[in-house]
Amino acid sequence: MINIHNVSLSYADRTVLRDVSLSLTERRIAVIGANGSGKSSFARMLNGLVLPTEGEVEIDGLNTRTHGKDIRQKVGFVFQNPDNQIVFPVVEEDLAFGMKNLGFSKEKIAQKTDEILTRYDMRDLREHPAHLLSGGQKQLLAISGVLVMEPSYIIMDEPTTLLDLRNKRRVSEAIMALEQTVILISHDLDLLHDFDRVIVFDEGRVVEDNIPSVAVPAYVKRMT
Ligand SMILES: Nc1ncnc2c1ncn2[C@@H]1O[C@H](COP(=O)(O)OP(=O)(O)OP(=O)(O)O)[C@@H](O)[C@H]1O
Repeated sequence: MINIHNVSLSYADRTVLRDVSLSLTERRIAVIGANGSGKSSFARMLNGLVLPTEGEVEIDGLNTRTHGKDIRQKVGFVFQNPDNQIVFPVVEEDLAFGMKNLGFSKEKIAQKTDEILTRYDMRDLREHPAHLLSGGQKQLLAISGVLVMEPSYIIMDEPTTLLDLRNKRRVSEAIMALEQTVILISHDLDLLHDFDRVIVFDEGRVVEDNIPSVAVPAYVKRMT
């Protein structure tokens, strides 16, 4: 479970999150809000990339201030632009990197690589140069690189923004099929129909927190 207790976040003189308290227990949670409302900062706090100025964030009882390393293994992060996440030139090398860091055996790395590439229909691309993949394939590789590390939670910060309709659908299906808890930051309201919970941020505060059929129309009304 992710627990956020009275969290505020400021960068220099700018306050970005204001007294946010949430308990995140659902499997599919979306975070939406206007540009600059604090969504990405919130997402980065959930795996300890950013520490709150005030308050505490706990993942399964571990505080992000004191257990950053454990938490980054528990909480995977998928960025908007997969080019920022794919670091090795060849698909299988990129997948192996994180697993090697975690000390997985050669056999386990080979097995997990095979499994994940099969899942996303990319087995033929195992030895393919990563930079030559399509945008959709790159995003699936970035998601794969996170999944092979066996996280319990996956945070995704606008993972479909750069994708065409077909790849958006592919990534959306991939998200819905994940067994892990997913926290998705998105401007793409079409992705959220089957989510369990939608949290709306406005100027660093939670202003709606409900099922999609209630929270999304309330957000649209706010924005128009
Ligand atoms: N590292 C930083 N240093 C200073 N200010 C920052 C930093 N990161 C974000 N901000 C500021 O914090 C505010 C919230 O940004 P954030 O990226 O969290 O919002 P967002 O809701 O994700 O926006 P968007 O929808 O545009 O991605 C913005 O005003 C931004 O300029």
